[in-house]
Amino acid sequence: PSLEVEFCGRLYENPLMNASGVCCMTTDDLDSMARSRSGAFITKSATSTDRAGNPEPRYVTVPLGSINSMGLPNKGIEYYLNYVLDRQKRFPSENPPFMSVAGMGIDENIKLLNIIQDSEFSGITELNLSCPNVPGKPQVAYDFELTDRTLKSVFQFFTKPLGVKLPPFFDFAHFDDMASILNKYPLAYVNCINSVGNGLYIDVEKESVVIKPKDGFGGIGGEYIKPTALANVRAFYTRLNENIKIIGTGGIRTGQDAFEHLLCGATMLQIGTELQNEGTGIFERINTELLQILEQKGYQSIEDFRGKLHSIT
Ligand SMILES: CC(C)(C)CCc1c(C(=O)O)[nH]c(=O)[nH]c1=O
Repeated sequence: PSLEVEFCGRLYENPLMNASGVCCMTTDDLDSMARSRSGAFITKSATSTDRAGNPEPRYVTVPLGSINSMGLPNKGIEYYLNYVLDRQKRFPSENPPFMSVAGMGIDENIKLLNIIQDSEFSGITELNLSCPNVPGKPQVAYDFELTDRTLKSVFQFFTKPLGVKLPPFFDFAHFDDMASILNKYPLAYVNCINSVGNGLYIDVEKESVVIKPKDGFGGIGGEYIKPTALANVRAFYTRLNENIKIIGTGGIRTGQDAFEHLLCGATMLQIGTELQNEGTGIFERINTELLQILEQKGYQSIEDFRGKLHSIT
């Protein structure tokens, strides 16, 4: 069997890639992703200028996953754009890396996407809609009217392949409302999910939180969030028109986890927490485990089962 997938008109040797934020802050990180057995890779969400982000400790690995409040540290969009354009020139036959952007508001998102639109970048762009809004209002993706306005503005000028990174939703009315907004736009994909927001992890011995920012509140990743990630992948897969693909992110630690996301309808798969724990060798391991599952089940390709999760009749 083969793990080859077609995504946005390009062929990838396998569906695995890093989640934006992990193993993608520096050119060394990105080069290690390029050397790995991942099928693709993506930059850290970029802002207009470089950002130091929040004070440390700001990312902590915990037994069942991770908690983070990084605060969008990144080298700025020119740094990442230079990297991906250089790779495009040096390896013209390869798929370019994905570019991720996260403006601190709708105006910066428009500015960042105009920079990409006006560049030679021929790859796929991911717009992080978990980006913060004005203080006191929820993140963009939890403000449906603002999401609609943002996408309407973006598609006035952006003609390259664009996906959006979404936080988890938990209510069918929200799945329905968000899907009806997203279906209005020529999106290449939706990436479900970002970390589960504002969790709290406690060190009982110290009777303390474990990260410094926000009194210890941070995004949760890892095993904790797989059921929520799978549900969001399935909910959008069954609601969005078939031109909008799904990237599944959240709780992928084994070939089986990868298989579950594909069964729910994902086309590409992103790994964050477990990549942070294990390093880029994880891509070889999960590709091997996933291939074993296809062999055991007699599947020749992912197409044979993608999205074919059974309900109980
Ligand atoms: C949470 C934001 C800082 C608004 C965006 C960047 C981001 C971060 C981060 O940089 O803190 N962490 C995540 O788990 N997901 C994200 O999307």
